[in-house]
Amino acid sequence: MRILVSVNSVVEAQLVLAAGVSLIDLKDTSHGALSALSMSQSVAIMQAVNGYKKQHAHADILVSATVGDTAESVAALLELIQSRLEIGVDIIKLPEAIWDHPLYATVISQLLAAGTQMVAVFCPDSLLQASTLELRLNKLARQGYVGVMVDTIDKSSSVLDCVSISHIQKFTEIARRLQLMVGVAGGLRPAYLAQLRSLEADFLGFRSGLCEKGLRQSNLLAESIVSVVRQVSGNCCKMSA
Ligand SMILES: O=C[C@H](O)COP(=O)(O)O
Repeated sequence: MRILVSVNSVVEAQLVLAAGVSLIDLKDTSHGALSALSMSQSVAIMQAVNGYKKQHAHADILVSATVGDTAESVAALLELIQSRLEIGVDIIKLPEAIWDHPLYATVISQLLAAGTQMVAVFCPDSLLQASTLELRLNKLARQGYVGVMVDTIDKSSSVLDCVSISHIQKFTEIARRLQLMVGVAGGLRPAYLAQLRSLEADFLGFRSGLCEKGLRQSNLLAESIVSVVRQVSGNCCKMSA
């Protein structure tokens, strides 16, 4: 299982790399849930990641990026995605407001057909729609998404406050059956790890739970990151760099 940590600067990227985090998520953590990080910061972080990879030849590091909670237009979305792919980002994470919106269906299909690795992010509420969840996951698998994940939009609560662990379990089970890589995020705390392990997710995503005072706009705490990484062992990811 991988640990994903959302970072917004080179200093944060270096901190999580040193701690052994293998999924670096480029994100503007100052607002929204899946805000896009500026290109200047993204480029600088990619340089830091590439430098780290050169020094650690066997390091299995992947980089994901968010492109916003919504998009202004099809052209704007395409530009946001392509610019990140061009600097070497491995995986693009799309919010439900984008991947489930008919306006973006064609451009997303084209990107998937071209081999772009994309993860569809589900709102916790969508996991409660038992009658449609499997159909939706099926469709995403057929479309060629590399994975799916659940994450909160309202960052004041944890995903575990929004849905029961059995709903998340159902989500991870169906996704795994469909050979989709699956992740869980949203206000996760290190103390939740024991409970989350049973989900057999491919990755667990963290930000606020690893920050000072649990605030995602605050600094990441090195000791919390190291502790989480140490508790999680092995790699089981279907994504490729
Ligand atoms: O993708 C992971 C998220 O950045 C997690 O953020 P959060 O722990 O603040 O909800």
